[in-house]
Amino acid sequence: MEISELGGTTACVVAGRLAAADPSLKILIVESGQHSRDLPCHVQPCRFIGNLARDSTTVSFNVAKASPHLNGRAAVVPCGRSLGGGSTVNFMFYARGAASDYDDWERFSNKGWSFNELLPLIKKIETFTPISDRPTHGYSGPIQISASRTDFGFGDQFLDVARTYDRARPVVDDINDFKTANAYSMAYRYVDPVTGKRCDAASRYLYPHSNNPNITILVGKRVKRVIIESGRAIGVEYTTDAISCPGASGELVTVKASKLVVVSAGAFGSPSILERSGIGSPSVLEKHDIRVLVDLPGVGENYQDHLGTCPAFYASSETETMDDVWSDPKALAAQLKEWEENGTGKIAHNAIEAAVKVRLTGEQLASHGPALRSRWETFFQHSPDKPMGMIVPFSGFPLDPSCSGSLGRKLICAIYYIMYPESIGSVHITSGEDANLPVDFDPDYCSNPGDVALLTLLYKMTRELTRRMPMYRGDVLACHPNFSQGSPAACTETNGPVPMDAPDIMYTAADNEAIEKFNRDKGKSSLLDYYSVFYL
Ligand SMILES: Cc1cc2nc3c(=O)[nH]c(=O)nc-3n(C[C@H](O)[C@H](O)[C@H](O)COP(=O)(O)OP(=O)(O)OC[C@H]3O[C@@H](n4cnc5c(N)ncnc54)[C@H](O)[C@@H]3O)c2cc1C
Repeated sequence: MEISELGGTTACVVAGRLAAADPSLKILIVESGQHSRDLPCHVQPCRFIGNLARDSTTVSFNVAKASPHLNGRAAVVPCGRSLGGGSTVNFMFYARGAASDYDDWERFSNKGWSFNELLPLIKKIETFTPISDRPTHGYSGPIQISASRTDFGFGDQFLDVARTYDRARPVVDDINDFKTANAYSMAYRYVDPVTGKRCDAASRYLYPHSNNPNITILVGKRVKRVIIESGRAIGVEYTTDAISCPGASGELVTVKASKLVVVSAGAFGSPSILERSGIGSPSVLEKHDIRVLVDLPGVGENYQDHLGTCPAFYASSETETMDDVWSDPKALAAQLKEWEENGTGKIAHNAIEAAVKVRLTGEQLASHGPALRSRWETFFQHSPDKPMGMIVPFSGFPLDPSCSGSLGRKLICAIYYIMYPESIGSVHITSGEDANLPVDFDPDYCSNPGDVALLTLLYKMTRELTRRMPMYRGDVLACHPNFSQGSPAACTETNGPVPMDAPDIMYTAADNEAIEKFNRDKGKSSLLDYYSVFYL
């Protein structure tokens, strides 16, 4: 082989582009999951949630250390495990970074990684169909970005509330132009507008080259380490993946690469492979009897994630939601013909129709404590393109579809999350030999008071927005903080929304504590905590 790589989102882009540039290059892809091509669980957008079911083998569930900051709970963080990685299982919500994120990379010694230098490459990835002629979007790339074609009126209701209720933030047509950080918009997604299929990196970059005899794809194989000789990566050692190939022999195989080894195994895989290869902090490597080839203490450090939570709400009985296709195989089957023939219907939908990027107002900052203000002053104030949080409403309650059935009610929900957490964790190996062992993972979620205060504020904002939507019929008690009965914040069921000009809920100190507890108890529950029954 000339080039050997792993098979996630980024790796498929790199491999596909290399193969297109020079079809004579011999490229080997080594992926721990299985093929994703044409499988309903990957190509049918509505099934994104099924990949997170308890017995799923298309994701890896990374279980963290139990943490006092999460009231003794161990967070579980999924990541993709199939050819195409996260792009084959994610929620397909089109979300781009801020221009200053890339400039930050360059500031930290990564020459050539500034926003202006990367923009042409970012544009090259996409065909952005919702709006034409925008300077920061691409219009001829392999990944199709589309607006929702199955309009439940859900996004419109959310945006109507925003226009009337939230005077601090405008409704715009695009919050993904790299500079808008405090505005509402319709949501766009990684779904082909014609076929209604997920646009993932494997189907758009790699599978089109699958008749190229120079590309070899190994699935169900887990890379143990990169082989380094005289300071040069010359190949990899791999074994079988214990989850996607249960019972396989597990023998170790070596493959050599004459030109290049690309390690692109995601937030959990890449640091683990580097450490097993002798690249990392001596204190970690020595613990596992690995000879230090490169002393690089940052490997596996600085783990950051969008910590968030998802309260649920009752919706009026006539509301169209995704819960039926998520929980009832007959409802799903009834939608199949429309999706196959027209690429439309609930199967083509990811339940997300609108979103808001949030930077706090002066009043919000003042009312939520010094830790949040200090984070603002040191991090956000001078980067106006960085949102502090995001609220993404879902037409349905994906975390527990069985819940809607058992309650006999229509549900909606909204995920709110922190965009740049100050709580920063780590991922390290637990063995130098066994590549299938779980990682030593501490996300450090909620260790920082500023993050906790921001989550509290996002909860309140989410609730104010949702309870003004015409379809709102109350709060699902089990999926909200446990406010005391007499509190004005107590969760209720209602016959309709509150008036648009209703005063905001006043939260007492005890209510704020309940919200904090809710976020620590439920934050990044990684859905596993919720699952009971699941069909998809
Ligand atoms: C459930 C979920 C929902 C998400 N929703 C969204 C969303 O709506 N919008 C959005 O923009 N982003 C979303 N994301 C995030 C996004 O999908 C990821 O950031 C992105 O896919 C990461 O790409 P990557 O190339 O870094 O890694 P990955 O795509 O994770 O690729 C890593 C690959 O390496 C493989 N691998 C790891 N270790 C080894 C090993 N030792 N040997 C062989 N193979 C190995 C894995 O199996 C995987 O296929 C979501 C992610 C998840 C998990």
